[in-house]
Amino acid sequence: MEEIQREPLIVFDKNEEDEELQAQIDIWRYTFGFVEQAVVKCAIELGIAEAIDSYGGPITLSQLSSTLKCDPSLLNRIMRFLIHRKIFKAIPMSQDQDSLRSNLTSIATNPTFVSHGYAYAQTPLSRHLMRKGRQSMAAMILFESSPVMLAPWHSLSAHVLANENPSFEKAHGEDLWHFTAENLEHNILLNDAMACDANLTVPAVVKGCSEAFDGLTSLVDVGGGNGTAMQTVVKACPWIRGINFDLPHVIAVSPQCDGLEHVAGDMFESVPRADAAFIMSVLHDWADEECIQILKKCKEAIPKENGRVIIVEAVIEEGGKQGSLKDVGLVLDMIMMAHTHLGKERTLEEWDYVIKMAGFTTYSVKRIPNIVKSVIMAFP
Ligand SMILES: C[S@@+](CC[C@H](N)C(=O)[O-])C[C@H]1O[C@@H](n2cnc3c(N)ncnc32)[C@H](O)[C@@H]1O
Ligand SMILES: COc1ccc(-c2cc(=O)c3c(O)c(O)c(O)cc3o2)cc1
Repeated sequence: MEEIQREPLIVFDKNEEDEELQAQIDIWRYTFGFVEQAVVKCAIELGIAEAIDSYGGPITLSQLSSTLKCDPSLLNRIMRFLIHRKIFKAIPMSQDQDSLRSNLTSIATNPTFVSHGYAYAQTPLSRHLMRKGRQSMAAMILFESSPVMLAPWHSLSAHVLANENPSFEKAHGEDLWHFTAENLEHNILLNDAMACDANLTVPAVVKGCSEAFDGLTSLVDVGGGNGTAMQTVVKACPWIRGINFDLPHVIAVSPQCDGLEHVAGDMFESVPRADAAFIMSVLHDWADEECIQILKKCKEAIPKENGRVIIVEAVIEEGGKQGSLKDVGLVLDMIMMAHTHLGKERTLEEWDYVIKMAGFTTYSVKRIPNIVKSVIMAFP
């Protein structure tokens, strides 16, 4: 009888066996990673967090589905997933509440409506999904999960292979900034997204590096977006006159704010003069050459004596301790690869290069607790 050729069994030792089992679990994250962002986007679009917040306490499936005017059985599965991911929580209902519900649900007859014995409630994490409020990350999530911003990811390998057309241009025919200038809806989506990060980052910077703002009577935010960052600064430091400087299409949709002047222009041409320049999440969008150009324009805008450029960006620590903030920094670096032309998150050595090439004599670096960005102060 012909002997059956069997695949040689892969024989692991105990540690390798444990690693292999973990790998078989971990690979799911990379197979279906997009699902959690899509379901969270759905929760934001449905307004689940707002509905629970407005209800004022734990809300049952039938109450939530009628508030949202959506299918209770599908909503039940969405909430089951989000509760499992600890984005919302399930609160056991008291017996009398539960018996009342089981009477109600017996009318519905559908087994899906059988009383679950619990109601849904917010968590600190779900509050970040609400569209309003300083904690909101909703606009950033809707921006990053938008078809416009997802498309470039599909040509990332081609970009890496050829290092030619960056992914965003390959997907949309022009760079992010020109595309945004011609698409009002996307322009507002981008500015609102960046305001989420500014609301998270700037209060921490003002608190964690207050010396950066000492002695200033005026401060220009270069590439300041819709002015959210400068609004926070001038409210925290009322002695400072804030100038929010960005491209014309961005300034056109920027709200007025006391103590803040909006100025439209091109940072590669000139930057409005002020005692100091503030530049957050801009330099990482650009290659070294453009970075140096921008920093030189910032340097021209500030006094030689006591002037400073306050750079707020991630400083990538290669090696060192792993941590969630390092993960965010590396994720941002991938975002720069997909969304910009040669933009990147920089290590301290890479920051040293661009700052010195721009002609600054000295600089300081200060990590800010609990946020991914550091404050680099460059002195002419
Ligand atoms: C990633 S956003 C950062 C916005 C803001 N600094 C923040 O942290 O929320 C980059 C900003 O740079 C602006 N920008 C791009 N090119 C510019 C230019 N040539 N002159 C002025 N601003 C520019 C964009 O319009 C956008 O607002
Ligand atoms: C929750 O913590 C964070 C969320 C978002 C970001 C963030 C910072 C950026 O500077 C940034 C950016 O410049 C960009 O072009 C983008 O598409 C996303 C983005 O996200 C940081 C921390």
